[in-house]
Amino acid sequence: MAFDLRFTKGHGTGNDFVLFTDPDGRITLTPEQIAAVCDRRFGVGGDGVIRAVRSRHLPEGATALAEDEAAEWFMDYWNADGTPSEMCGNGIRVYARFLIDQGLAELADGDTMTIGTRGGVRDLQRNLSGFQVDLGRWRLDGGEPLVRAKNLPVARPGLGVNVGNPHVVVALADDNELDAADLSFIPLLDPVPADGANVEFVVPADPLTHDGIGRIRMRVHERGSGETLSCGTGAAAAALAVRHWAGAGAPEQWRVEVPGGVLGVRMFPTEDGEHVSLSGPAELVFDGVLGLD
Ligand SMILES: N[C@@H](CCC[C@H](N)C(=O)O)C(=O)O
Repeated sequence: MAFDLRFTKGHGTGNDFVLFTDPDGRITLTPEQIAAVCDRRFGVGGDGVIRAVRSRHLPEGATALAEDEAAEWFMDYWNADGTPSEMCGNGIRVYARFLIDQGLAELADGDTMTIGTRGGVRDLQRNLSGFQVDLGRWRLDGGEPLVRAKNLPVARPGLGVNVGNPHVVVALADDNELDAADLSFIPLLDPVPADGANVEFVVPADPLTHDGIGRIRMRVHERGSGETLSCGTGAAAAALAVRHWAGAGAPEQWRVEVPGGVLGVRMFPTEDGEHVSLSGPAELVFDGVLGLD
């Protein structure tokens, strides 16, 4: 049945999303409809779609995803090809801004907003760059797949890092190599991780730190969306991987430069293990209505 979708277009460091509200959980977009919405020529265009649904209106069995009663809202995130993802670090900041803009949530300075995601419940605060989100506990995936990308002369070892969703981080020799990589093709991973992966290509700065803050340049090929201008969870995975490679004495705070801007990453101890947080801007660009079949 054809219907009109009222949406808002937003982005975080150029990673762009089509957001819409569905408070009572009445709208189910098919993967084909999501791909049509994200099409940059025939649709609105975006790296993903975010549906704002109240956690209590998730289908039965999915409520565990928002088990914390404070998570009134759930971020239902879909990649541009219509596949779901557990988490989106840029998307969740834009989502918080969208909820506030729609009058569906409030967030005063110093307060915390809790949001449900497929990767678990996440806390956000406002900060100077926009919003900061605690991505929770991270882990090395144990995999070190070889990574090949077009225009990179040899295969490189990657490091599997999970920050709610799966990533493989690859270090390149210098900025020239980073600029030359053709990420319009899907990087080849050997072995292929069971759930696929977002692949981050990084060049740590030399010297690595400035004023105690680690610095990295990064480009990314996202699972389900292709090359994007930024990936928030990818920036966190990149900082965790570079810290891992750098060894003892490496910083806990990082500045990650992506084609769409700059993101901040910080690692910090908590009672349930080390967490990683992500900071960056969240922008809403325009509203519209799209007819969908
Ligand atoms: N761009 C996002 C990540 C979006 C999901 C990703 N493509 C996946 O499939 O895991 C971010 O900012 O983290």
